[in-house]
Amino acid sequence: MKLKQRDKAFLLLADGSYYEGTSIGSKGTSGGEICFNTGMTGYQEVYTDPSYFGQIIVNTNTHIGNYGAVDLEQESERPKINGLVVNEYSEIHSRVDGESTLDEYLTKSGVVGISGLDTRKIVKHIRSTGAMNAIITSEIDDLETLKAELLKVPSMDHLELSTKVTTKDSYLMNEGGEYKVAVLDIGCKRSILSNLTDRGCELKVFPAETSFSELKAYNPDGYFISNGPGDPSAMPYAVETVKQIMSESKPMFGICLGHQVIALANGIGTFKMHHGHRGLNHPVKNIITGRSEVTSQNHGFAVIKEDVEASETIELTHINLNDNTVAGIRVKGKPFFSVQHHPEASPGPHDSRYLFDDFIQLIKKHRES
Ligand SMILES: NC(=O)CC[C@H](N)C(=O)O
Repeated sequence: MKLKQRDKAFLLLADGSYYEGTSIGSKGTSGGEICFNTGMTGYQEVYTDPSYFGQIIVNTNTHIGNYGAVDLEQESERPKINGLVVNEYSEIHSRVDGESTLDEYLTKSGVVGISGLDTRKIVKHIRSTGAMNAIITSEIDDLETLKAELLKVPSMDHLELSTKVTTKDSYLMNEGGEYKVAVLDIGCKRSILSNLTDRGCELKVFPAETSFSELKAYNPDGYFISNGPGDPSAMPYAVETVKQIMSESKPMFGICLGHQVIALANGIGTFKMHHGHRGLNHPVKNIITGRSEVTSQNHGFAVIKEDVEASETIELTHINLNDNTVAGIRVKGKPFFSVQHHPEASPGPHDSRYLFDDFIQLIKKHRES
């Protein structure tokens, strides 16, 4: 087998650090916030998770591409990342149902990538310096021109991105299911929806800017506020919708961005983390049950813990055991709860999937009341 001769590519970080490697995926120039994911598996699910929209991903797993690409493993209709940085792109993939190489898949999807970099060094750098923008190019070899391009990349701070990835029109899933759930799609992953349909829910998935009255007109048994990209403080429209949802007492569950929006709707602030949590082995403690869970995470913002502690209406339910950040909350006396981590995982461990069951239980209880 003849291996592909690859062109040069460059990665420039906003603090001036500069790396040379080889081009993978699409040719071109692409910028975004650089962040790293420590998961050993599931690269395709990560690249297609809408929460990563506008970001450049560094995979810490050293071999990427070795099991190819399969359309069924997408978390949305195509990759959402703005760029990819890997240590060693695997030219050969080995898997019975692999449909294409990762390189072909990225090229077809217009994702610009770079391979052959010391990703351990880059990750250590981001960990000490903090989140920042970066740019990858296979076409600009003049540093000054590349720096000028990098300056055009928007900062993730105060950036609203949900409206760029949400569904255009509302749609039904699992019609005739036992429980009706209205999903506010602010960047939803497919596996979250399938965890709900697997538990007997009929879903109506609505665009991010849908008003409460339109959600209510579906007459759901409960509401779900999805994960998604961008800064939660830049989406007052979703915060307003959640406030109105809370005027009813139907169960509501939120994941990640949805959790942050629910917090904001309850007067709790959010902040940009130093470099975020992205991986498949983040330990979380459920402080209600006392049990710990190993979780999948992907977030660069978080809820302010002091605000939760000072709140009269919000109760802390989960904490992150690595850094004590807020991992879950609920509204006292109401069937509203949310988590910062990803119970659907995909990829990742399934320890937290009970949260979907808890949501169904709340729906059942509310129906009986
Ligand atoms: N996975 C998510 O929903 C991410 C939420 C938000 N965009 C963050 O980075 O914190």
